[in-house]
Amino acid sequence: MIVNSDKCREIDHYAIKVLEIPSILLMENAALKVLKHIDTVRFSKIAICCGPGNNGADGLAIARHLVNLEVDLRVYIIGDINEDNKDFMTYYKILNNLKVDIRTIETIEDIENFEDDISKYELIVDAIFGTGLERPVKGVFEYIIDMINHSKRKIISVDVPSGLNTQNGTRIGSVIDPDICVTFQYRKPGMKEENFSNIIVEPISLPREAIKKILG
Ligand SMILES: NC(=O)C1=CN([C@@H]2O[C@H](COP(=O)(O)OP(=O)(O)OC[C@H]3O[C@@H](n4cnc5c(N)ncnc54)[C@H](O)[C@@H]3O)[C@@H](O)[C@H]2O)[C@H](O)CC1
Ligand SMILES: [K+]
Repeated sequence: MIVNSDKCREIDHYAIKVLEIPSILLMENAALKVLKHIDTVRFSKIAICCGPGNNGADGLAIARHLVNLEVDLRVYIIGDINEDNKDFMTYYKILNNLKVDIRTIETIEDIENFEDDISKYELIVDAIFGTGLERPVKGVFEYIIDMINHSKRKIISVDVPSGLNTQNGTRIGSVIDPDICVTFQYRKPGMKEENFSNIIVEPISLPREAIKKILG
């Protein structure tokens, strides 16, 4: 089953607003399903790159779990922190309270050392954009995605390879080229079985009732 961004949003909205499933519960499920595919013995130096939305919040949720393991962890937050995103802010506060190494990247100047810095990590978690991408990435996001792709590090994408347009499956501009992508609940446009063997579909406890209601 392939579900586009609009339908993903409608299913999310129904599950959260009508069935009253807390969004942070889905995020925790999402984080645990990505962690299932991260071997922290093999990869003990991990950099998580988070965007400004819920895909980024999933990245922060993953960080919250990794903090309890023997992992050299750094979190990059790219773009302006949106204080209205309550789930994002919940995780952001927890990670600050746990004194996690968090770097914010807002301007071109901020990325001066990024390429060097990420070369010290073994695994990069791509939590920059998910199904909320609305236009081809530009500016800081474009530079970061290109640097990650050129870093020769192992890359795991959260839900969507950042930059892929999951409304219509187009790949205009820079798109993360991950070793694996753990996508939630269903494949999105641009993730057709035949050309993406590195996509792993993981349920995150979205109720069938919500999926049936929206997809029929
Ligand atoms: N049911 C589920 O599958 C769940 C999915 N979750 C995660 O939520 C994301 C979707 O989150 P959303 O906030 O809608 O958008 P993104 O995080 O993908 O995008 C961030 C934000 O960025 C802005 N934006 C869009 N395009 C651009 C651009 N080209 N340049 C700069 N900024 C851009 C826009 O404002 C977006 O809102 C989904 O992928 C999952 O990872 C939930 O966490 C759990 C349930
Ligand atoms: K992503």
